[in-house]
Amino acid sequence: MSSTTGIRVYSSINVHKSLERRRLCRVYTRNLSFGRQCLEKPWFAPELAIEKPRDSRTGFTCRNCVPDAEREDCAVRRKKLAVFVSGGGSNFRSIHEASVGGLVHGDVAVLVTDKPGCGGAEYARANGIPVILFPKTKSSAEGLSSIDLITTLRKFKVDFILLAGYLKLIPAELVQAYPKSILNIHPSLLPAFGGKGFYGLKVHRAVIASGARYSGPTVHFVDENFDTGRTLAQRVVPVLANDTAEELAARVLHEEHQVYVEVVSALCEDRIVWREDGVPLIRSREDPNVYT
Ligand SMILES: Nc1nc2c(c(=O)[nH]1)N[C@@H](CN(C=O)c1ccc(C(=O)N[C@@H](CCC(=O)O)C(=O)O)cc1)CN2
Ligand SMILES: NCC(=O)N[C@@H]1O[C@H](COP(=O)([O-])[O-])[C@@H](O)[C@H]1O
Repeated sequence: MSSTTGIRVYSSINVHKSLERRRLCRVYTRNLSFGRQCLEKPWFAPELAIEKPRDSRTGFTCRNCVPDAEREDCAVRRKKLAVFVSGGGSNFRSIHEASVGGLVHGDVAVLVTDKPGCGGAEYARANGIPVILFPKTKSSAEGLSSIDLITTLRKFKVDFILLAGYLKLIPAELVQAYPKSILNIHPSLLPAFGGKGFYGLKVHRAVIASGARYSGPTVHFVDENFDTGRTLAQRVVPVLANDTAEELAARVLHEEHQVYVEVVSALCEDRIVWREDGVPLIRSREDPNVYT
């Protein structure tokens, strides 16, 4: 009970079993001083967080598992995001719009770029999102060093880093500072057509030249090398016989906007789980027994 306001708040966490082991954590908050009725807030609580760090049935581990003794009310905390861009920023805009619109349970706390005049940076400024220049370059004294960037991201309490058309290699110290917490979107079906030199239209030209009949975006976790991190999600589009690189790029980009928002939504709702062999999966919001 809160002693300062006289409001009796008790959160009884009742775990209900239903729909084949589906678990909902219901947090009841009763505000007696204003006579309000019980506010029922059905929160999805990562089922693994209630039971134990590892589900014996699936073997999956939820990255955010917290023993229920530490978890006070099962609410999923709203996450803070840092987005890295180098260009137009359409993926960044999609994520920001999804955040403002309620599809993503998180906020873009800061925009990081190596190109301060790019479209993504302009959009951030127009929407009141702080812009940070990284990395420090020979020509500009403004950019941050890796250590200063990590310090700044900690000050913004950033939970996850999202690369969205960022063209510089993320240094190992940043990767290590944010384990299993940095995502990138790449415009091909990795591991094909990825790695150093594969960015922007160069990717789509290589796909067309290869004769591949399908392409599409890959969302993956970031490790120390270009495009070698664990794949989390992909979408497929056809490559047409007379496609130009620009036409294929536009078709892939449309899918990028969808899949990145879906993935970031899952990330912010603690619905990313890791299979025992190290493959990350997304747990369905509708049915916690379904993983993709
Ligand atoms: N540590 C990591 N850093 C980055 C990754 C990653 O997977 N791990 N992904 C890239 C994004 N990307 C592909 O998705 C990518 C971007 C850029 C390049 C590339 O060859 N860049 C050129 C420089 C281009 C420029 O500055 O204009 C290069 O390094 O020579 C490849 C892949 C983001 N960072
Ligand atoms: N290898 C990295 C790479 O090529 N990334 C690609 O850059 C574009 C950025 O567009 P956006 O700035 O409009 O989001 C996107 O197509 C993204 O997949």
